[in-house]
Amino acid sequence: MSSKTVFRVALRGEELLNNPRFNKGTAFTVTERKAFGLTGRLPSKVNTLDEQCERAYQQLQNRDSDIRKNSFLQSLKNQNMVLYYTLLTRHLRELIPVIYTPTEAEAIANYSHLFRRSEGLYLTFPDQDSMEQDFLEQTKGKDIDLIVCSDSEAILGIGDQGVGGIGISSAKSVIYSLIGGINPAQTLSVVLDVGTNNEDLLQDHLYVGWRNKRIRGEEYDKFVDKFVQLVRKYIPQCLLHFEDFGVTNAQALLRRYRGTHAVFNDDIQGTGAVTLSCVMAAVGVTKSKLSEQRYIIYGAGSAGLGIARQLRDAIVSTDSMPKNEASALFYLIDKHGLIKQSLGKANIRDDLEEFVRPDEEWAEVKENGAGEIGLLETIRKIKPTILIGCSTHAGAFNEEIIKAMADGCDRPIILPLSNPSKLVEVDPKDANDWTQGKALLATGSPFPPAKMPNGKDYIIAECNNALIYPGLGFGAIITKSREMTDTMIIAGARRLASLSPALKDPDDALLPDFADAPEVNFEVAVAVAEQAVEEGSANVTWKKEEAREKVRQHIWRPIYGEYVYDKDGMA
Ligand SMILES: NC(=O)C1=CN([C@@H]2O[C@H](COP(=O)(O)OP(=O)(O)OC[C@H]3O[C@@H](n4cnc5c(N)ncnc54)[C@H](O)[C@@H]3O)[C@@H](O)[C@H]2O)C=CC1
Ligand SMILES: CC(=O)C(=O)O
Ligand SMILES: [Mg+2]
Repeated sequence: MSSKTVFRVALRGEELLNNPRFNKGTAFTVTERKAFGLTGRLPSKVNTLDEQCERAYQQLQNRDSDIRKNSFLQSLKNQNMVLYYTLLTRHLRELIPVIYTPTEAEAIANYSHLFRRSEGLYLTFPDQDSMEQDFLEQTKGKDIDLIVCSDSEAILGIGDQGVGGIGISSAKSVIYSLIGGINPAQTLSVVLDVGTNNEDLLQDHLYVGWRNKRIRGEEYDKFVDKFVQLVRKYIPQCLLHFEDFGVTNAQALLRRYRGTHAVFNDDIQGTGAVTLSCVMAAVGVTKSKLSEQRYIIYGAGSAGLGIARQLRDAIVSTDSMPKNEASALFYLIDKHGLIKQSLGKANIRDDLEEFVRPDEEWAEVKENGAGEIGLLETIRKIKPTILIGCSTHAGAFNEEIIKAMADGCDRPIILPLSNPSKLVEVDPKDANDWTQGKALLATGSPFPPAKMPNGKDYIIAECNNALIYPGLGFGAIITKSREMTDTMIIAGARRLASLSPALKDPDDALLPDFADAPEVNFEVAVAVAEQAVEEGSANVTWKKEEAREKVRQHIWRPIYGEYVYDKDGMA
């Protein structure tokens, strides 16, 4: 869209001012004000977008806490979409933490108390008879490219948040538009309200969701299936993004639908991809190969297993190592300690099977009172080169753990990825200090730089799936791929790794800065599109060489168009 783009718009007066997609507020021109019945509804001054942005930024600064800034931005989004995205684009680095992790976690946890206005599509279990109608109300006549949905069971690291999970669907959609360039008018955020097991919410008389225990089993599967089949029937070309489901459902839904629709689980695949990029950059610094590492993954849920599989698959394809040998490089630790045979079926999910350690390997190692092998014992025995945290266990990587990592190798790669910031397994500043600057670090939420022993700043890369999923999604959407294949994801991860600042300067950040996320995701989208065309996943007639131009042409940017009144125009 350029500033000269002309839109034929059917809305007038209040209706136009109340529609965030078309509202320009004081930026409506004199001609538009006359044509749309706005002259008496606005103060006389016509502002530029720059002036509106300056004013909005000042108003934002007057909010004295991040959660109040989050609420302000939420209101702005509901008033004027172009202004909202322009403001975010101009202050990207500063405002991403306000609209995403960590602040969005607080907004979601307080959803019912902060509630002012609905957003997106609420599909509630007892209302399932009207699901088709409810779905069509919000999708009919719209050219939806992307649906982000959550059932809110595992929101960031803060667990079950019931209907408040609409906040993560919305935040992830915003990131798609802001960083990935997907037109926000072509996205839909959905919450599947199947109840909640969060007692605080169930006891809260202001809770706005369905006050019922979480539905499980067949009833749950049927409800979700009804939704997925509506997506397949009415919007077969759209990408369906699953966010923050509980681990069992997350894995099962991905397995069930990935062969028949372009579905994507961000916590499994997005996190796997960004972590692969980060680890590729880190082993570039240590001048070693992926297959030469020993990996501990602390927290074997959606993210942990997604990361293990993604790294393992990359080892197989990059270093030509057989799959079973590559799997054997991984040591997964969960609530019951190291995942080894003797934990038994009751404590090991089926999907972890390929990473279960044999008991004999640990015969000499001292177990704790509960018969478990802990993180410290595992580190001491295997001397890992890489430690990844996705456990929600704040502070789990204490000084003893970090020092044990540094005892076992020269440059330990330590990635405490749990969100929000307060749940991080170790503050990166501490990990840096305890290893005298030797650790190569990245976190899931933003952290300030640490000081190297030579006094220089060490930038803590943000290893968050938001650095890659917008590009992965855009690449799949633009190629109309009916499946998001593993090879498309790996192509995106490789491209991201190739942009690592640490490749040029080993003391620099492992991943690009979030301020550069739009350019980075453009590259990721191009790589994914090229791969989709090359491997035949794409449903387009253009060639791989055209991918860059196609992505460029389709990127949405927040710019006001010129409006002409037309009673049959857009509404
Ligand atoms: N940086 C990023 O891009 C991402 C970060 N995450 C973060 O990772 C964390 C986990 O997310 P999910 O995998 O979606 O949740 P999940 O609930 O699927 O997995 C968490 C796992 O950690 C285990 N765990 C809990 N306490 C533990 C302890 N004391 N010791 C060892 N294991 C323990 C749980 O049993 C579970 O298996 C969250 O904080 C989330 O915000 C998740 C996705 C992306
Ligand atoms: C980043 C993300 O997806 C999470 O923390 O769940
Ligand atoms: Mg998530």
